Amino acid sequence: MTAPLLQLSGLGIRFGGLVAVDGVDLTVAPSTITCIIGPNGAGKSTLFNLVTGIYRPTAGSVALAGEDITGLPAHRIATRGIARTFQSSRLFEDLSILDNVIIGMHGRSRTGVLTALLRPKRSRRELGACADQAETILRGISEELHARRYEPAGILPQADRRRLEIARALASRPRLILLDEPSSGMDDRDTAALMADIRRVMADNPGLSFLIIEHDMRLVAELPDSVVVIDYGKKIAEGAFAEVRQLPRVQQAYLGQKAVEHA
Ligand SMILES: Nc1ncnc2c1ncn2[C@@H]1O[C@H](COP(=O)(O)OP(=O)(O)OP(=O)(O)O)[C@@H](O)[C@H]1O
Repeated sequence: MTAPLLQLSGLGIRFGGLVAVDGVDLTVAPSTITCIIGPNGAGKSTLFNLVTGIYRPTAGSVALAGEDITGLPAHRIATRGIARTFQSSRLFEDLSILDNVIIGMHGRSRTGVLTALLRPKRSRRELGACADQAETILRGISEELHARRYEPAGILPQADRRRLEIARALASRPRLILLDEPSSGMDDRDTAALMADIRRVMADNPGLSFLIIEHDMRLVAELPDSVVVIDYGKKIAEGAFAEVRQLPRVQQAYLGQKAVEHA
């Protein structure tokens, strides 16, 4: 049997007295989309921070394609094949759209400052190859973004920023991409386009999987192969959205949130 792409076993972290993520087991197979849902403050972003090495877990383990990556620093986890986007946009606003994608390749590039100084020809060659690959990635995501590749990223509307962030994540040639609320701030049309983008990227990159934190229930109902529900740091349900949403403990978690919002 082949190892799962991502396997979390009893994963947890404690901040002082608060257990933000509490013994989460989760398996992600290759070529799949998993959505993580749950009320505000449930621990979803913290879970991403544990998987990507921003935080060191205080319990449990993270394995990528059968290799233990628990506690590795974020840059090493990124080079092993996990890329992510954040809730708030983290583009380099003044750099061109194309340069923002090229930056996503830095973990793979062998050209450092020393190489650039001592072997300028080699570093120019490598940069040229990076630009070519970045163009291909951009075109794969959106012909329109590709056509505008020399314009600064800062002028892009929200939906294109998200697209560019996914292109930048793809540039590191990941096996798994984590998206943190990719549809936030989008209308129905943009959300539908985002889902189409993700499906196209998966078709173009066999084996690639997505783990997506999402609040937009239209996306959660349509896009993923499976849904994981987190509440108070614990996994409380997992499965197809149509089934998971019927579970009393899931409805209770969301009702609890509504009660807090209306208080
Ligand atoms: N560095 C930290 N130090 C202390 N507490 C933290 C830290 N990071 C997160 N927490 C706490 O952990 C809990 C989970 O937060 P987290 O941001 O992971 O929730 P979330 O499910 O992503 O919420 P949202 O949907 O609002 O983004 C919260 O109570 C939060 O205050």
